[in-house]
Amino acid sequence: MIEKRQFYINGQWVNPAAANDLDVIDPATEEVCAVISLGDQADTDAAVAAARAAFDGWAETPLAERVALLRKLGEVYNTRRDDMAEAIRMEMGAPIDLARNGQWGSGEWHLAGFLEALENFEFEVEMGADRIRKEPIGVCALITPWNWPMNQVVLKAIPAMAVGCTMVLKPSEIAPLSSIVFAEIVDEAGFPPGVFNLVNGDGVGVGSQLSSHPDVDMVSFTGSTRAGIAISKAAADTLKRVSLELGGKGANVIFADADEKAVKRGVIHCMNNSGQSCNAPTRMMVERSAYPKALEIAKAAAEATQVGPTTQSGRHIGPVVSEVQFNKIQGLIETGIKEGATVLAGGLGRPEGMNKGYFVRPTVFADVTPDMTIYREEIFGPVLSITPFDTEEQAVEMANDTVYGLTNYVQTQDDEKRLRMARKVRSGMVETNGIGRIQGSPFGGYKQSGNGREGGEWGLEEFCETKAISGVPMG
Ligand SMILES: NC(=O)c1ccc[n+]([C@@H]2O[C@H](COP(=O)([O-])OP(=O)(O)OC[C@H]3O[C@@H](n4cnc5c(N)ncnc54)[C@H](O)[C@@H]3O)[C@@H](O)[C@H]2O)c1
Repeated sequence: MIEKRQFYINGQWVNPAAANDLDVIDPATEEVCAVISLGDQADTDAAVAAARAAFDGWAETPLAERVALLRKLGEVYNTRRDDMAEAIRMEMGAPIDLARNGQWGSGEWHLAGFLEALENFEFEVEMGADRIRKEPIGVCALITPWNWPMNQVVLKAIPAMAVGCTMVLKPSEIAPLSSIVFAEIVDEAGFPPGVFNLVNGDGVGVGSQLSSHPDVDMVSFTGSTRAGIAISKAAADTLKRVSLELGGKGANVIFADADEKAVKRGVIHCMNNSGQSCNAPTRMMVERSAYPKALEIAKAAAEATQVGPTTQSGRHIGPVVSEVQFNKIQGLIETGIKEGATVLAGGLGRPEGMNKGYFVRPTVFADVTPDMTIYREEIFGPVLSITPFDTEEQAVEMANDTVYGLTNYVQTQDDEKRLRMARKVRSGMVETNGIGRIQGSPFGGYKQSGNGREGGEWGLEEFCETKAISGVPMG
């Protein structure tokens, strides 16, 4: 069993101030795969103090030197692919190929996007006789979730390092192992002590200590809307910058003239990562004339979705992350049935032949109406709702009928209609016809999906303050 009780503070692996062990559970086996420590106030204070002490030096380090260290970090990241994938597989239940490709790969992809954005990022520009500067915000607390663990860490730590911030990372206590590997990578790359610090802990402990810490200038948070609200309140007394990436309940609007793969693609996308993605297209809306055919395709696609062990190679989905999530998802499936939705595929209980591990049956509900719980709540499991619509106006209204606004999806071969829809839906991202956003494109939400933008140039901006200087023109 892996024992990783230490924290990474000021360039050293150090013991926690007080013993407070937490077991990390492999969701595919329900067995303990590692033990970590939960930090306390003394650990949080030590990490924040190290980040504070390192700030001036790092902020003044020439950009070329910071970039050289980021490139080195990228090289080391590539050499640690197997360890990182194995950590992610164990801690959150991604099947090994997903862990090696999508999960590990998202880190590589975003790092490359930031390096490219840095080439054109203007830290100082002229505005008439003024000089406008982008400066690092200061000491940042990075609080991350378990579902795309390395994706989230890289989206925060890399831009923070790039612009000259120093930081304390507190990853999800459910999936801390990949962040420990990340800290080893930072260490090997040779960053100055204190630039990057890692303290493990839970939300009520290290999470809230960081959010309310007087010496933290910014909190960059990804996770649930519930925790985002708690963090905003905790940060309010010291008026920290708070950047939030929260939950979602994406609509996938499929018109009758959509390409023939649209429905199947939507089901596969929803089930990906066992449905544990904030931008999952979980509310499929289908134009009524295409509805009966869409139900047939969706049922077949869900039934074709294989569920299997995380150690096995292949494109199957793994378990959901924990017993708590498993029970929550089962409860929501039960509510869907009670509230009168039609179960097209899947349903309650584990997939046939599985009696251990938090595996959920890929489930599709048809005839879901906007008053049903499963239409409104983020389920965070492999569960799709399908609802018919009659007009474009109704589709817009239904897509926007949610507290969330992260990603919406539109499928139609009519270019004008696609753009019209994309403009009217209230979300930070709109993906159309199955085309993913490009590298460096901003990721973030409207409404209760948050207020931050991550990735590329926008992600760099998040970690900057803007300073206007008069009387010293740029020559
Ligand atoms: N918008 C995005 O970019 C994005 C990306 C991935 C996940 N998510 C969302 O994350 C959620 C799933 O992740 P989760 O279950 O790990 O979320 P969570 O909110 O329970 O936990 C996320 C992190 O916040 C910490 N935390 C919890 N309560 C806290 C508090 N009161 N103060 C400070 N920190 C606290 C946790 O320890 C963890 O590190 C889903 O809602 C999902 O939609 C959003």
